[in-house]
Amino acid sequence: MNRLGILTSGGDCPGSNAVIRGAVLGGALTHGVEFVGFRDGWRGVLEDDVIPLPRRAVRGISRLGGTILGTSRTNPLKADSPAPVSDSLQRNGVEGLIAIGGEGTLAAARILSDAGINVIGVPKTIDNDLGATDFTFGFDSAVQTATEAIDRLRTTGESHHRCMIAEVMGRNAGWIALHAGMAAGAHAILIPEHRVTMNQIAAWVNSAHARGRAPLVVVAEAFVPAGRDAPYSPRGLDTFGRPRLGGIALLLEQQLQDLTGIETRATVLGHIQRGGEPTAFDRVLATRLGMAAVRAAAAGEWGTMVSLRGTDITTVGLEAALGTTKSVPVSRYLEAEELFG
Ligand SMILES: Nc1ncnc2c1ncn2[C@@H]1O[C@H](COP(=O)(O)OP(=O)(O)O)[C@@H](O)[C@H]1O
Ligand SMILES: O=P(O)(O)OC[C@H]1O[C@](O)(COP(=O)(O)O)[C@@H](O)[C@@H]1O
Ligand SMILES: [Mg+2]
Repeated sequence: MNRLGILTSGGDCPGSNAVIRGAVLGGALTHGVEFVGFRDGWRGVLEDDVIPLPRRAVRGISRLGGTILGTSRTNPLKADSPAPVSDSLQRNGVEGLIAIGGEGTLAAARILSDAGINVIGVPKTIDNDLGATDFTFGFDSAVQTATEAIDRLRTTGESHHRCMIAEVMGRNAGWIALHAGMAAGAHAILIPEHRVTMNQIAAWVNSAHARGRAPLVVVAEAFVPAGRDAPYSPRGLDTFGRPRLGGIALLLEQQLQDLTGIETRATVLGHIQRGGEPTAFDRVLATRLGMAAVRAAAAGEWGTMVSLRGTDITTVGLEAALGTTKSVPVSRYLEAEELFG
């Protein structure tokens, strides 16, 4: 094997560049493999937008946020056939592809793999909602950024004796909310995996307020308050046709203020959580995943995803990665809930 391709797809994620560097250096130093990069995810594959990735192209990139290759939510199977992808790989002399992405990207990778295309997946998402890996890189960075932002909301909230609501990301998963909320000492954490009534949230807020604290509520964008039937999504669809989430905190702001009589302010952190430098933890995890991906390719373990299990990096079948999204277990929520109010 001489030449591999690599791409980043789906929402960008701190640590993606460290994966690219790990793969390119591992390829150059250990496996005698050179890399090309496809720009903007599957779009680059479909449109032959390819750049060479010699060792010097990845110098010093581990600490950089975003992805040097760009990303998109282009569907590689929009022609309902794997042929455009396999033709592109052949034209570009690429013998296998490392696809860095979340459940969407890996679902596409699996279909392509089943069609005989050589693909290895690398799990990527700030949401940490992928099964078959203990953590995804990017999650720790997003939690760190969210925690720093929530700490700031707390000092302004305390100064004004207000209730502050911080909305964090997580497409149908409450991991960022759970971890950032716990790290920041939130008085209530609201996640999509767990139904809570407005009266219960108001009770937590009132209880913190009664102790002289500025109540702090952390809510995941996909949280569904009891009484609603779907996540709040007022902003249309994304490029893959899925509802764009975000803004539930603004609904809660009004409702909580009405219920408690406490002046309330909501902040939607949004893409701030996805930007900026990866934490050291994410750089190490991402570098190891990149090195493991090229090792798996060299061993011909196509159709697999590299994964973190405990402290070890291993490979699992793509189908295992896609079985279920990794939700916050009830026990983790109940553990956090003991400290609410
Ligand atoms: N079920 C699917 N089958 C095939 N391709 C998919 C599927 N879901 C998503 N994709 C493709 O992968 C792209 C990235 O997926 P997305 O879910 O946005 O990000 P991520 O891979 O980070 O979860 C999507 O825009 C789409 O083109
Ligand atoms: O980039 P967009 O379209 O605003 O996407 C927002 C979504 O992407 C995420 O940031 C990351 O999700 P993916 O890793 O699945 O791309 C979600 O938390 C959020 O719901
Ligand atoms: Mg995802």
